[in-house]
Amino acid sequence: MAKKRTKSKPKSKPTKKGFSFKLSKQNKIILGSLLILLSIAMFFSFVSFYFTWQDDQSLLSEFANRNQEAKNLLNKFGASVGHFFMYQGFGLSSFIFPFLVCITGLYMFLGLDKKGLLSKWIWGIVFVIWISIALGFFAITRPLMGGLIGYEMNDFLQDYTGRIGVLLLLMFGLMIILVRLFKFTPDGIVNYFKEQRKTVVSEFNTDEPDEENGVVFKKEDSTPVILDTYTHKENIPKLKKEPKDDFEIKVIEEEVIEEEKLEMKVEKVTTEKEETKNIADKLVADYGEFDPTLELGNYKFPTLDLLEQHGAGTGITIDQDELEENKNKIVDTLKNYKIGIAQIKATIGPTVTLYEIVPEAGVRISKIKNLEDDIALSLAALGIRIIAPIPGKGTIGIEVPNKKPSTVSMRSVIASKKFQNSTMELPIAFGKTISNETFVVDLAKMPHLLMAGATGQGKSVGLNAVLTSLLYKKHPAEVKFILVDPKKVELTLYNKIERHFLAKLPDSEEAIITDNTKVIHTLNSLCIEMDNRYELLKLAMVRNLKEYNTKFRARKLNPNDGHKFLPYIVLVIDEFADLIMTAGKEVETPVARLAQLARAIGIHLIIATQRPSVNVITGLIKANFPARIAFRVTSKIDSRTILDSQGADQLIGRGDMLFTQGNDITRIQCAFVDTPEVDKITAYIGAQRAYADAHLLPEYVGEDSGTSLDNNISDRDAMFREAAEVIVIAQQGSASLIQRKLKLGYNRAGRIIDQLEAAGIVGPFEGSKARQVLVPDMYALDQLLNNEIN
Ligand SMILES: Nc1ncnc2c1ncn2[C@@H]1O[C@H](COP(=O)(O)OP(=O)(O)OP(=O)(O)O)[C@@H](O)[C@H]1O
Repeated sequence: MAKKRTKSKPKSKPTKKGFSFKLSKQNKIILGSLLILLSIAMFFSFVSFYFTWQDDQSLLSEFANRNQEAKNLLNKFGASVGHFFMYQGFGLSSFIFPFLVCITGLYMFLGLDKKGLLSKWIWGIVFVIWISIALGFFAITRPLMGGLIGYEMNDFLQDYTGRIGVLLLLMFGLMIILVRLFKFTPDGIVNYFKEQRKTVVSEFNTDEPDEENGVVFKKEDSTPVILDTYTHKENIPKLKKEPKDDFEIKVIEEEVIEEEKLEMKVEKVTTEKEETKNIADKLVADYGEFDPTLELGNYKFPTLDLLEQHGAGTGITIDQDELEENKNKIVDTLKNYKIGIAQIKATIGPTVTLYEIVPEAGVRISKIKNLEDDIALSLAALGIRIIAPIPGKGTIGIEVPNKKPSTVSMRSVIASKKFQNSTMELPIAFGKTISNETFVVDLAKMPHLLMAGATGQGKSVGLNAVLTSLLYKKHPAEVKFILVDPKKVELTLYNKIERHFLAKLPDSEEAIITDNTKVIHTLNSLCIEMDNRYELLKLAMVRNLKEYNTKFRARKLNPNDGHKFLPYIVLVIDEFADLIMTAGKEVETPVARLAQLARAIGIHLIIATQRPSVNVITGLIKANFPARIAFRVTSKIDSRTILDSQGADQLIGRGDMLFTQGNDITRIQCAFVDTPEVDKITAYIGAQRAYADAHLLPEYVGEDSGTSLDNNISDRDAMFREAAEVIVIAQQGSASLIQRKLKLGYNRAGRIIDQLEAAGIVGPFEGSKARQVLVPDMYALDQLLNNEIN
């Protein structure tokens, strides 16, 4: 079952898709030890290079020659590394590199927090450069000290600043290092010396402490200081009354002053490391993020060459004369009605050309809009649409169909950068807009889509474009389709990808639904799935499917608590009108419920209909389908029913469509994907390794099926006999036994138990106890069932 599939395999490899910078613990140990050993190799190479470089220099060009042997301890590797770092690089200061590599290795090996590592590298490289320049400066005669870089940098700097300048620059560099790295300040130095002096003084004075008072006296010329901090006379220490000659009590005061100035060393606060990390983090560290695509890890997305060019590879071609002619006709027609044009501009689309006009000042827009039919007449063309004004542009648009429309191939929109680079959850490339831009929208954001159009205007092609877009962008683990096709011929091609991309009811043979009662069951089952998903989201404390799946990927949700990766479910219903006619409310209610609630849990509906009349697209459904597509319809009323505005009646057909997702209406030429192409794509996917079964939806038992004590043999479940045998063999009348043994859903097992009761095989319901089995053995069962038939 699907549940099992998504639950299992935590032990499999870390994520495969994309490169993750998070190394597992084992890999860190391996990489860490490699770096430590590399640092040792570098160290010995460098030491050895210092003594052998002259001998080995001639060998460097003979690295590949196996007969040549270098004197370096690490042979030619050591000679090359040494030459690279010490001779051509930074000279003696290169020794810092093995040190840095070693530290990095240790960090990895011990799994330490990498926070401080970057600053160690930065300071290490600063030191390397500084030392290399300094050695280059002082040891001019020994080039190996500062390396080529030290030498060249010196040379370069001296050309501009002279030797003294370089010396000053070096001192400045040193200063930076002292101040930034060692926190050197003048105060710090003064305090340091004071501290030194204090320790020396106290060491010196400890020889003669005053036994009685514990203070040290010091001979000095200055006036004595009397410290009186005592209020009661009897408490006044003797010391004060009998000062010893001209000794003064100095030390106390001095100590007070010193205490004021004493610098306090603040111990670095070390935050205790958490012993056990969050379990989720640990799981992610060990196994990587959960990858839902792993089960079909080798799945290959369909390739572009499965799609045809449809002669559209050449791009749009339009006759310059046609453009000029149309322009003149528009200008003339408007002139006839005394409308002057200030400016006119043409944008050539695949099927229509948009003429944007800026009327002269003082012309009323409604006047132009009313001339729609007149302009159409003068241009002698169908499908003229006037957009007055074009939203956000301040111009008036007149769309005129091209004499030779060019087909927008699905291939061209799938191959477009916009689609390929899209990061949308469910990207759909519908086609091209009037300005020839690929039009890509996110179905997850729509969140449901209503499609209408008269017969033969491109609805089925539009549905195929939607499905193809998703097949080109999504892995089978990420999205599942439920296809309802009352015409029985439009979507059958998708049968081939049943075990990859389709979802179905547990007891149904065919994944593509052509039968109306099954549609009702499926819709209700989807409602159960929706409720289940909401329950899971509630448990996971997230608001939508995306957050839920992100949390699941990060292994923060335990599969043992029923959590699983939830794929998007796209329900496609072709010929919705037909369904509503035959099933009415039974279909409308679950569809409306899904449309209202399913957006957050990743169930999206695409409904297509020929007849967009109000009894098919009821107010309840319409209100929940903000995204709508209208292909050419036959009347203005139909256009208003779909789009809430006219325009769809003026389209030219063959995939010419209007799309709205709220207020703006965009004219698009739908991408064309032919049946053989869909056939090729589904065959390509279908030939690959698949899941064991289609994605199973929750079981739904219709109210009409299985009355509780119905002993009608013909109405019995197909698994009735198997279930009876299981019960008789086990002599235990429980629904859960049937469920387990026959792998049925709870509802179906319950129904079978009721039928077994009606047939007299099990006793009545006895609360928490299992039902009594009334048939003692298989022989008796056979007899009972045979008698029934006879
Ligand atoms: N985007 C398109 N580009 C070019 N031609 C198209 C396009 N869409 C449809 N056509 C043409 O229109 C014909 C009918 O299209 P389609 O089968 O999609 O219509 P339909 O609306 O589904 O009709 P019905 O409702 O009867 O099934 C296609 O065979 C094709 O020749």
